[in-house]
Amino acid sequence: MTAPIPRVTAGDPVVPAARERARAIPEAAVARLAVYLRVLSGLQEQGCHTVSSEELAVAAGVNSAKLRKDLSYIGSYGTRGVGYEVAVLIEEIERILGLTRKHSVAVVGIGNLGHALANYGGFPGRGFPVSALFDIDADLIGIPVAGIPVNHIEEITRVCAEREVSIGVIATPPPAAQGVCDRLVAAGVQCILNFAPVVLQVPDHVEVRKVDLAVELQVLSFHVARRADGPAPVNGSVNGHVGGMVVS
Ligand SMILES: NC(=O)c1ccc[n+]([C@@H]2O[C@H](COP(=O)([O-])OP(=O)(O)OC[C@H]3O[C@@H](n4cnc5c(N)ncnc54)[C@H](O)[C@@H]3O)[C@@H](O)[C@H]2O)c1
Repeated sequence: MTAPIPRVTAGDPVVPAARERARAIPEAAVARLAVYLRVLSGLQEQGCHTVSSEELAVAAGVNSAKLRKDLSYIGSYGTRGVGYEVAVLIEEIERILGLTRKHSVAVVGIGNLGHALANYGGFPGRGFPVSALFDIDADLIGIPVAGIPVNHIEEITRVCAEREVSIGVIATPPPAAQGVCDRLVAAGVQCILNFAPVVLQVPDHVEVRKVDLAVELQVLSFHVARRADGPAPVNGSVNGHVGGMVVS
C-alpha cells in the first residue's frame, strides 16, 4: 500500500502541493471526481459517515480499481477495513475541484435552454449561483427569469464585473456563439461552458468545456451497438465512462 500523502484540512489555503497534485490529474479522472462528489453528498445527506471503495465505485458506476486510482491522485487512500470518511473525502475533492468558493455564473441566450438553465435549482447549492442573464431579444430585456432580470448583451462587461462572474454559459444559436464567447472573454470571464454545437476559439488562459448532447447520443449508440456484438461488462461500467453527461 502506498504511503498516504498528508491531508489538506478545510481551513488551509490552497497550498502549492495541492495545486501541483491537481495539475497532475488526468481530465477524465477530474470528471469522475465530480461524480464521486455527487454520490458522496447524497451519502452524507443519508447520514453515512464512511463508505468502502466498492460501495462508492458501484454508486458511481465505475470499477473499484479505477476509483482507488482516481482517489490516489488527490492523496486519499482510505483506511483498510473501514474505507473512506465521507466528510473528509468530500472536503478533499471539493478542494481539488476548486469548489471551496462560489463561482458566479452568467447565462447568455435566454431561449429554451437558457430558461431551463436559469431555472435549474441544482446549481446554487453546488457552488454555482446563476447571477446574470443576457440576450439580444428586446422582448426579454428586463424580464426576470428565476428572479434575475435579463440584461442586453451590450451590458455584459459592466454586469459581469459588478456581479463577479467567473463562468459564462453560452446557450445561443451556433452562429452567435463565437461573438458571445469573445464578449465574455473581453469581460474577463475565463471559464466558458458552451452548449452551442460549434468549436470556439479562445486565448490560452480561457478554459472551454463543450456540452454536445448529439455526441453523447452517438456515444450511447456506439456502446449499444458494441454490446449487441458481445457480452456485457460485468461491473456495469463501460470502460470507465461514468454515467451522466460528459463534457469535452
Ligand atoms: N434546446 C435544447 O434542448 C438544446 C439542447 C442542447 C443544445 N442546445 C443548443 O443550445 C443553443 C440554444 O438552444 P435553444 O433551443 O435554447 O435556442 P433558442 O432559439 O430557444 O434560444 C436562443 C436564444 O439566444 C438569443 N441570442 C441570439 N443571439 C444572441 C447573441 N448574440 N447574444 C445573446 N443572445 C443571443 C436569442 O435571442 C434566444 O433567446 C443552441 O446552440 C442549441 O443548438 C439546445
